[in-house]
Amino acid sequence: MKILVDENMPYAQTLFSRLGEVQAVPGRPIPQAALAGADALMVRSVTKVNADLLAGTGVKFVGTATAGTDHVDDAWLAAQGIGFSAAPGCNAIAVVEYVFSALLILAQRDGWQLRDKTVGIVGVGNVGSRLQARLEALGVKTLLCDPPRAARGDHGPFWPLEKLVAEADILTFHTPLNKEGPYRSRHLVDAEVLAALPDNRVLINACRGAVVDNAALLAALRGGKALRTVLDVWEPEPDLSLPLLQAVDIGTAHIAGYSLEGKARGTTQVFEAYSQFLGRPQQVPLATLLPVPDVSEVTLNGNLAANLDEGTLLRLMHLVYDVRRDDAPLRRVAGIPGEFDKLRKFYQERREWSSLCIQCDDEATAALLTRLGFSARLR
Ligand SMILES: NC(=O)c1ccc[n+]([C@@H]2O[C@H](COP(=O)([O-])OP(=O)(O)OC[C@H]3O[C@@H](n4cnc5c(N)ncnc54)[C@H](O)[C@@H]3O)[C@@H](O)[C@H]2O)c1
Ligand SMILES: O=C(O)[C@H](O)[C@H](O)COP(=O)(O)O
Repeated sequence: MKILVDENMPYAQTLFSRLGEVQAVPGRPIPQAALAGADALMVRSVTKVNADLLAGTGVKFVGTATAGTDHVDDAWLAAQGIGFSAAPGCNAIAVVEYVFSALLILAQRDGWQLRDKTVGIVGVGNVGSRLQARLEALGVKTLLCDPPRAARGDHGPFWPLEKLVAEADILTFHTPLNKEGPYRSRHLVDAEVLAALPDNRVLINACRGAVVDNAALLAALRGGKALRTVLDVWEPEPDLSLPLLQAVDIGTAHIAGYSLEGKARGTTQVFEAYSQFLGRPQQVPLATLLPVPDVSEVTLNGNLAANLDEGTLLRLMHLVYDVRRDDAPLRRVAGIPGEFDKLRKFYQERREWSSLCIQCDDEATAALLTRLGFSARLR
């Protein structure tokens, strides 16, 4: 059995070789010749999976080690009887930690406290709900917008986007890219929404580039719109607009979800799905794959639970991940053909906050840090 895997999928060789012969290939584009004789294909978001790629091949299963699935024509796969699995939630924690880092950097730069702000979360799924939980732990007010969940009667409250645009200081987008349908999210942020946004707000897009109309955003920023902007995703990728990159406050190469844990979960989720598909179910505990982090333990002195200072939180967070390490390289190489994908391929190892164990003096501080996503213990 021949299994093709994207070369940017850590641990794929180790795991999938338990099931068959593994060949690692580039994902953008997949070399067509490699598909000859392949039984299964494991991709990332850069590969368009559709009839053009797979018609006439023997591929019987496709896995994508990603949360988003807009690159996959799942209706066509289903019509062909080809098995399919994504990796929902695999990298949600990484995206949340990216958003926290960006927000606390902007707060420090502009002299405000996150605790004094209202954060509007658009799309309250795996990423959005984890973001809400951590913001809540810190005492930050949130407003949620998720029409599909509202229609299902899920516990909210959920509000229309217009309310978030009018009232939230920070607007952060975590929807799938729906190109059509009742919950269309393509250009959810368009010229009209941008015009309606009051001054001095923060806009974050860490879901899919086209959720924000990039041309309209550039026009607004060029027109003097007072808006802090954080973009991890672009319309289009990899050929993002260089003027837009220059105009945003933080810009990164679609790496918000790129923690080692997030990527490893993506691989294990599709591995488990494929082994299930073959009738040979296997589970892979994440801890058996991950290396020891560079920094694994620090001590925090004193009782900080009552009012965890945001400067202290920033320092703790940035012992693990600081989004500026990804902003600077993109600005250096954007516009050079191939470099956007190279930044992603040779991504410096990044861990999640849970990899840092914080020793605390008291239980309340340890409990708060645990709610925020760190590992914490009493010393
Ligand atoms: N930048 C990155 O590295 C990165 C990493 C992970 C995920 N993503 C993207 O972020 C998206 C969200 O990730 P997730 O894991 O939370 O997905 P998810 O499917 O768990 O959650 C998405 C939520 O958005 C809601 N939604 C759908 N259409 C909407 C609309 N028009 N308006 C408001 N809400 C809407 C859904 O009901 C759902 O609750 C993914 O689909 C993916 O495209 C990007
Ligand atoms: O949808 C996702 O899971 C993310 O956008 C993911 O981080 C994209 O990474 P890629 O598959 O492009 O390497």
